[in-house]
Order: sequence, then structure tokens, then C-alpha cells
Amino acid sequence: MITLNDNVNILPGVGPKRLDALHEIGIFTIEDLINYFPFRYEDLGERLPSETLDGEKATFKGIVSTPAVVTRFGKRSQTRFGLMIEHENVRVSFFNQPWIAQNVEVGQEVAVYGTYDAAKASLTGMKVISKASNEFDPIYPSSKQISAKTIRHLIEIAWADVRGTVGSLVPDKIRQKYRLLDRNTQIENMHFPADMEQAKLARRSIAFEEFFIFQMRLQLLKLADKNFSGEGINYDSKALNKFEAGLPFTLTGAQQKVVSEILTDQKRPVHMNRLLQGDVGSGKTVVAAIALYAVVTAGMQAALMAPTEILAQQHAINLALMFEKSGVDIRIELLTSGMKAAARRQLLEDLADGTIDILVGTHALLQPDVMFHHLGLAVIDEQHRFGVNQRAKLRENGVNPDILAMTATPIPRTLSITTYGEMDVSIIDQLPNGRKQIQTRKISHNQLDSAINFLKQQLSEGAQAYVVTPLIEESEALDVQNAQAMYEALQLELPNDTIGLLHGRLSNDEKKALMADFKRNKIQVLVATTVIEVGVDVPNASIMLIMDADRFGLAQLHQLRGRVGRGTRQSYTILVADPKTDYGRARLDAMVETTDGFILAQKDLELRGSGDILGTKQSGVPEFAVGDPIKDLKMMEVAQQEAISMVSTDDWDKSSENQELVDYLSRTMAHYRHLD
Ligand SMILES: Nc1ncnc2c1ncn2[C@@H]1O[C@H](COP(=O)(O)OP(=O)(O)OP(=O)(O)O)[C@@H](O)[C@H]1O
Repeated sequence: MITLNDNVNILPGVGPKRLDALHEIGIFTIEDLINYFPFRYEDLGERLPSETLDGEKATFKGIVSTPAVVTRFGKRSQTRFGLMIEHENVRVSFFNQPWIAQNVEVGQEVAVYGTYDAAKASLTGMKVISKASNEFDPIYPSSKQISAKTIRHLIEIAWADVRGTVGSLVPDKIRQKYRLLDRNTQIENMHFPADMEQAKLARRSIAFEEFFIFQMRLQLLKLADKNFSGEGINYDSKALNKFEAGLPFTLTGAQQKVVSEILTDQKRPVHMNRLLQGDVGSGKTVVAAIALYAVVTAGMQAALMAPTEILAQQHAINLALMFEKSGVDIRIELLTSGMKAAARRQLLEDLADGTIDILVGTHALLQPDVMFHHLGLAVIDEQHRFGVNQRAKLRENGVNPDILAMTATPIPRTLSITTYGEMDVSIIDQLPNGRKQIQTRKISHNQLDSAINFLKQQLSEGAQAYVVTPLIEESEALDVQNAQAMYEALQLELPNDTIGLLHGRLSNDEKKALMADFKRNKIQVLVATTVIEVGVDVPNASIMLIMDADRFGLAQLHQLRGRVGRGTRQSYTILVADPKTDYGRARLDAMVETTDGFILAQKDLELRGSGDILGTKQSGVPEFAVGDPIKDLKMMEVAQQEAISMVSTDDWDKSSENQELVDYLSRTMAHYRHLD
């Protein structure tokens, strides 16, 4: 009698070679084997030729109309016969299966599965189907070393013995609530479904099980993380209120909500690990400022890390201004790579003795000589640009500070639960009042003149503009040249305005000076390569003209567009392109259709397919055998809720109905440590 825990080599026909091949595809035990599922089913359902597309696979049933003829050429052969299907005659041919000729006779009814060629009214047969009930075949992922047929055969042998012995991982209560099959039935119906419908139901149950197990693991990791360490930040509410009152605007409802989520986390003596997500221009910076200041009022230090030096500098300036305007006297410093040795030494000293309250910088903040006196919080801007390792490094730096990661890249909910499943998520889902909808237009290169005229008119009304030229990946020189040419052309076209040129070859100081001039409206038009992509905040800039817009990804276009529409002016985005591919056209159309970053991100997923979102392969979005976290978003959410409610129930792991689950998790958790 075979059991679930047995090694697969217990099965007849599994010698060392086959065992290796099974190991290759992740099958070690009988349990692994029966959980190796078909990825699709070949539809062997009968069809008429008129219902079948050219090149499609289908099963035709009819009466053999002409005798089977075998033609041999060397070792190869072709077997041909006619098949009358209703009133249509189809020529059937089989390659290298001469024995078929012996099994078909004129006048006999047969069903043949094969590939249809509509023009020739012929079917290249793959098999003659004997049992009419056998509607479709499960197709297993196979490898060079082991065929799908062998896998299928092994599953049949194993299942005959272990059938009925598989305990359910998803507790009964949850299964009943969502009408899910028990584990025995779901596995049986995956491998041996009676019809397509049954296979679909089994798939649904299995997908849920996968998601639920995944979410259980995440929730358990999260619990472990919370219990691990962290200190309560005893902030001064009065000082925070005063700071808020001194801001030139009132916080939106959404900002207030996330501020209170963050402050609640900070106050608790557990480690905060939170992702602040908000569309471009939704006002994340001020939320971060409040969190940073909270830490300072508690007598600790805080750090803000940005992905580029320009952004770090912008943040430092903006924070300083914000605090100054609200009458808050704290010391904010910027650590840059270009600092003179003496200045850097002084800064590090002041940091170590606690004189500096907030330190802003790039990942240069992670260098080992950067020692804080007492770091209470690290805010990481544009978190997806920092690897998991860097996050971990920051945690190691001293006291394991609270972490608040901010991202403007709209991450569809699907991905935030999967990628950031170990983080709590706060979402700003509202833009500040008084913003006007950005108008987006796409034009072709030969309409550029009219766009320039429009630009002229807007500039004369006091607006400012960005003109972005694409990054030419193959050649940095070429993209600088492109930007340079645009800069020169605009100087001729717009003699009354000052034009600036920003590109990657400028020094950080030059970039900073340009940005400062643009912000102060000393420059009206900023021609730039994508160095301005994220985070730049100049509310008076209301025109974004993007050259060769089809060279940009959807997320990038959305980021660029987010640089305008930040003030009260009506803003415009003009996409100049003559896209050559459907994909390029689809991206531009999506930009014109919506300004909602979340919808765009979803669209981006659809257009790119689920394979490579934000480089998910690297970003740690787990892959599932059956479930698709993007298509089955709702199910993933439900699984998350159920897992959260399970781990928050007292003694859930002692209850007898959860024993299978607890056993399974403790057996397999070690594999998942890397997710943290
Ligand atoms: N509640 C508010 N009311 C009015 N203006 C606001 C409010 N909150 C923020 N702002 C302003 O909106 C602009 C955008 O805010 P901020 O730079 O924080 O956005 P963000 O979320 O960081 O966007 P991005 O990711 O695009 O940089 C800033 O000029 C800021 O001063």
C-alpha cells in the first residue's frame, strides 16, 4: 500500500533515471506527485468542420468513406482515408502510424482528433478516439527526460492507493462558506474530471487552497516580525497638531486616515513595516513629514532615503520649507556623494551625537560609517527601486527602526498583497481639492507645430512646461544629443522664455541649480530626459510634452504626467508619437482614456501579461502552480481575510479541525523564510 509520504521511487517503473527526472520537476514524494496538476485539458469534444478554424485542433466524427491507403517512404509512412461528416468529406492523414489502416473500414463510424486545414479540407490526425465519453485529455507539464504520458501513468497508480487519505488543508468552515471541494475531490477532479466543468471547479478549489496557504505563511511571518522588536515612539501630539495647523493647506480625508494609521503603528512598541501607497501628486510627502516629525518630538532621529540625489535634495528643501513655515525648528541635513571630506566628517559627527534630527539622502545612507545616535524611523521613497536587501541592511543599522516605504508607482491591489504581503499597506486614494483633471492628447510628429503654438500661448499666460525626450538605451550620447536638439529648437521658437536643459551627464550640482531655477520660475521650459521622472514637485508647471511617447512604458508615462496637475492651473499632457506597434498604440490610448494610476497599472498588467510586472520575477511575487494572483484577485483577497481572521483567533493552532493545516505549515514553513 502506497502512502502520501512515500518516496516516488516506490512506484513500479521508477528507476534512478526516472527518479532524477521527477526530482527535476519538483516531485519527491507521492504527495508531490498527486499535487502535480495538468496545466490544461485538450478539448476532444466533437465538432463540425464548419465550426472549426483553420489550424485549430478538433475531433471530427464521421463515416469512413474511402479505404485507408498507406504510403511508405523509408521508415516513414502516411496513412490516408476519407471521412464523411454529415455531408462534407474531409481527407484524413496520419503520419507514421501505419497500424491505423487496419483499424478503419469503409462504412465504420470513427472519431479522429487532429489539426484541421480549412483550405485543403483535410485533418492531420493525431489519434483515433475510441471511447466517445472521453471528452478531453489532461495535459501535464513535462520535460525532455519524462513525458506527460509517464507522469499521468504514475499518478494513476499512486492515486489508486492514496485516494481518500488526503486531509483538507483549508478548514471545513471556510470550505463550506465558499463552496469549495474537499481536498480528495479536488485532486481527483483535477486529474480525472468527468467534464470540463468539473475540472474548472477543482481548479477553483485548488487555487483557493494555494492562496490561503500562502496568506497563512505571510500572516505568520508578520506576527513573528511584530513580536521581534521595535520601540514605541512617544511622540508629542500637541507639537504635531501645531505643525499640521501651520501647513498652507488642510490634509485631505485620505491623508488624515493614513496619518492616523501610521501614528498608531509608531506608538505601539512593535516594529512598523508599512507601505504608503498613493497616486502621483496625492500628497505623500507631507504624510512622511508628519511621521518624521513625530519621531523627532519623541527625542529620536529619522532618515529619509530617495532613489536619486535630485530627489533627495528636493525632499530636503521641501521638508525644510514645510517645517520652517509651520514654525518648527529642527535640523535637517542632506548627505550627498559629492560632499567635501571635512563637511562629511562634521555631518557624521553631528549625526552620531544626535544633533541632526532628520537626515536625507540616497542609499548612501546605508554606508557603514553613517551612524545614528538613535534612529527611530526610516522613510524610503519609491520603495520598488530599493531591493529587499537594502531594506534589510537599513534594519540592521542599529536599532531596527520603523520602516515606512512610500511608492507613487500604483501597484494594483493584487500585487500589493503578493509582493508586499508582509507589509501593512496604507493607501491615499484621494487627490487634494481644487485639482483640475489633466487633459491628455496624443498627436503625431507632423502636428508638433500646433503643439508648440499651444505651448507658446500657455507660456504667455504664465504657465511653465516640461518637454521630455526619451532615453535612448543603446546610447547615452544619443539621448543627450536628442535633448540638446530639442533645447536648441525651442530656443528659436520661444525667444521670450528661458529654456533649461537637464540630462544625465550634468553634475549633481548643475542639476540641482537647474531644478531650483525652474522651481523659482527663472526657467519657464525645462527640456529634460527622464531624469525628472519621479517626485519632482513644481506646482506652477502645467504642461508636459513628451516626445516619442511610445518609447516609454505606461508606468513611466503616468509618472511623467504626474509632474503636472499639482497646482490649481488646468494642466495638459501632450504625447507626441507615431507608434509602430499595437502595444505602443494601446499604451497611448490608455493614457488618453484615464488619469487614474490604479486603472493604468491594471491595464499595464493586461498589456504586458502577468509575466513581467515591475520585474515581478525579481521582486518576489510568488508564482503559483494553479492560481493566478492577477486574474484571481478577488480570491486572493478573500484568502487574505480568512488567513488574517484565522491567526487572530485564540488557539487557532490548537484546534483539532486545523491540525492538518498546522502540520502542513510547520512541515513547509522553512522554505518560505526567504520571503521576509
Ligand atoms: N491636502 C493638500 N491640499 C492641497 N495641496 C496639497 C495637499 N497635500 C499635498 N499638497 C500639495 O500637492 C503637491 C503634491 O504633493 P506631494 O509632492 O506630497 O505628492 P506625492 O504624493 O509625493 O506625489 P509624487 O509621488 O508624484 O511625488 C505638493 O505641491 C503639495 O504641497
